[in-house]
Amino acid sequence: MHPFGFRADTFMQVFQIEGGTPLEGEVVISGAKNAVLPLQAAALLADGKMTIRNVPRLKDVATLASLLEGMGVTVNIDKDNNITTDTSTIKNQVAPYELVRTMRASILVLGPLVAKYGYAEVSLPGGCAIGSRPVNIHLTGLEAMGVEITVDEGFIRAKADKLTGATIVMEAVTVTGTENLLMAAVFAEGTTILENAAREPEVVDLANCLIAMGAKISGAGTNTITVTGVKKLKGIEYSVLPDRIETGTYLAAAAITGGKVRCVNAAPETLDAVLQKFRECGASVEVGKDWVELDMRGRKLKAVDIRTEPHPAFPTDMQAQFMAMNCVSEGIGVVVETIFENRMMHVAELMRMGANIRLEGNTAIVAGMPSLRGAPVMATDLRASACLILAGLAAKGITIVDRIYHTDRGYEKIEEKLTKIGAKIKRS
Ligand SMILES: CC(=O)N[C@H]1[C@@H](OP(=O)(O)OP(=O)(O)OC[C@H]2O[C@@H](n3ccc(=O)[nH]c3=O)[C@H](O)[C@@H]2O)O[C@H](CO)[C@@H](O)[C@@H]1O
Ligand SMILES: C=C(OP(=O)(O)O)C(=O)O
Repeated sequence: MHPFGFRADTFMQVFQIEGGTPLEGEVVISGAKNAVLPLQAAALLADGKMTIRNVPRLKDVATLASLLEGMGVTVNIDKDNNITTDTSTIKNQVAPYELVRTMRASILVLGPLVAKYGYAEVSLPGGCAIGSRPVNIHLTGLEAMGVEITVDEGFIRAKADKLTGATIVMEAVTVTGTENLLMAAVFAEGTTILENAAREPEVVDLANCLIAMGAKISGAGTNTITVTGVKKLKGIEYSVLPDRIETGTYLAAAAITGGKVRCVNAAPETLDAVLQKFRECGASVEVGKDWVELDMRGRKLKAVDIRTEPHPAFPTDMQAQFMAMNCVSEGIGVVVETIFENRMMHVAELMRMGANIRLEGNTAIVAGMPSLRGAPVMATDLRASACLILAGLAAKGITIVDRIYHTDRGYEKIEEKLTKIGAKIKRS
């Protein structure tokens, strides 16, 4: 049985959605997928036990837990969404292909393993549906800290007697690259400066956790992060940042159906660019300390232009959801994807539902229509699946979304949360 109870036949499952109901109510936001995964990897750096709270019940979290267990690490997931990790039982530092290929973020164990144990063997993640996604910046950064890297038979082998602080200018902004190098740098002798660092809230969350474990880090959230090496880190209790992409997706569900949804346990300060776009779409958006509410009742959606960029600009992980909204908006919206070279696979599926989209490379020109029509569609990746669910919620008739194992990677109990706010959605 899967640690979070995912059924073995998940590859066969579909969502059946009957569209047309305005969604209204409250959604409790889970911990962020992209924050919890680096925290699980950071637990490898701790002496003793580490407890992570507010953990989302996601397939990716379970995959990383299995990866750690395969190394001999003791991992306990309790019913209150806490994960406790004990590294004292670790036996090897190997991340095998079978797990890494199902989740690219497995690469996050590379930095911590080589920094703490002097050795790591991690399968090369390879590409995925949204792009080729190389890890060259992770590897050159580690080499700059004195790690010997070889790539052979599909595996990255990393070795180091000790890591040495270095100034590393990352040639592109990379989120997991920044996280990997940050985790390696905590044990590097002297000072490491990470230039052109990613500024995503999940990087800041990781840095805050490492600082609480005893690391010396400044500048997280800016493009220069400075790390002064320490000898050891202690295990602590740490609560995961709320998921900004999950929040944005439920707000999009309110917007696209003409409803009103309040997301609670959220972190609105991580969503500035997204909330600004919702307002540009014509939505009323209100924000509190840990909640955000979007009201679209009696308003008309307006198409918006989107250009994805690293944080604090508009996130690529919300591009597909806004594409769905543009399909049923007034006017024309131009969506430009600049982060991943192949993140437009949902366009063809939206067109099967009657959307009017012209795709030119990584630019989609979307002419809004009064409505979409339900159809069988196939999810190609996590956010494409969210896009198609949103389109189905707004469409006339029935939509069947296939390959929803992508959805389970990143949305905890999505059908329960949507049903609670009035959606007609069933998993079968
Ligand atoms: C688990 C996690 O946090 N995933 C997020 C993370 O992915 P991830 O960290 O994999 O994405 P990156 O920020 O690394 O990728 C950004 C761009 O840099 C390129 N690149 C990256 C590394 C490298 O060594 N060489 C290189 O060329 C990638 O191919 C891509 O074109 O950030 C993405 C961009 O915000 C998000 O969409 C993902 O949800
Ligand atoms: C692309 C994503 O995730 P990952 O990097 O885990 O594939 C995402 O969360 O949209």
